[in-house]
Amino acid sequence: MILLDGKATAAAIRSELKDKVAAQEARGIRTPGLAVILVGEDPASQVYVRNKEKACENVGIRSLAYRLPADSTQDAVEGLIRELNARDDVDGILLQLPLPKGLDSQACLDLIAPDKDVDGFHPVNMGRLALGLPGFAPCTPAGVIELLRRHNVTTSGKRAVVIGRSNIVGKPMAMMLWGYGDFANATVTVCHSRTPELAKLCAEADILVAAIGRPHFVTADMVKDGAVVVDVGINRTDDGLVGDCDFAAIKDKVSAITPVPGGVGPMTIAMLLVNTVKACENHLGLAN
Ligand SMILES: Nc1nc2c(c(=O)[nH]1)N[C@@H](CN(C=O)c1ccc(C(=O)N[C@@H](CCC(=O)O)C(=O)O)cc1)CN2
Repeated sequence: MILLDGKATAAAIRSELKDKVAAQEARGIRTPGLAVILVGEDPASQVYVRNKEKACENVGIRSLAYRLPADSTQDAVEGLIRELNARDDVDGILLQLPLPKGLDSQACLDLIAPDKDVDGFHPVNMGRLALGLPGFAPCTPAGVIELLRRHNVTTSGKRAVVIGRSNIVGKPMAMMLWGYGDFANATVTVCHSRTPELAKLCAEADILVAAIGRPHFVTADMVKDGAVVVDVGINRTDDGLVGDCDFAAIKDKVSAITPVPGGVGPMTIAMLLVNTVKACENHLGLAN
């Protein structure tokens, strides 16, 4: 069984980006800038934003954090996004989700300039992904693809099942498994809460991606022998942080599996850095 180690893979990606940013800086090229907006005090979001700031610092990306109070108005958040859209030193803008109740996330995301949308959540980037055009892909599914690619897991001709149809993970994940650059070409089924015979469908998957947000939802009987299992879930339980898959019960029957923690989570942040460096290259006309 191969452990798809997201922590180590993300560290390798950060190291590559650090060298790239340093080489560009040595040539007098300005460093990439990422603006991170956090509204409110959600404890998990605070951790993720801190980790994003640390990761930026590690690779030489300038991070500008904007921490707004939970009672911020829609106008205040939208005003900040407009301001950041107009700044030449800001290559990427990230709005940490979820927003506090009462704020319209989609309206805010729709305002982020698509060329600065390093989270890949803007409808233009989602549309580009669907059409196979260049753009920014959402970081979590892009991280899954990169993790598979770097562990030589092939998807072409394979049967893939994605559990979950969220805009940030399930939907883009399915699109990327269908076709993403020179990768993918899987035959994809997307399952959700109203899918009949979900367990049976999962048990037919060569590649199973769980992004449903329910602790240990995927049990051993739902996994085919030799399957590749990717666990996107991050669930805080009394037993600590657990994924959507029952790792202990599954690990001996799979060919590869991601752990939680240390699997897809770190890859999400690594791909955010990749997208930010790419946004900067696009803005400076350096893209190849
Ligand atoms: N604007 C965004 N908001 C959210 C995103 C996103 O991609 N963009 N995704 C999630 C949260 N998220 C990043 O923001 C994220 C979640 C988890 C991890 C991670 O590294 N997890 C660790 C465990 C860390 C812990 O103790 O919680 C792991 O899995 O090893 C990184 C990023 C929702 N919001």
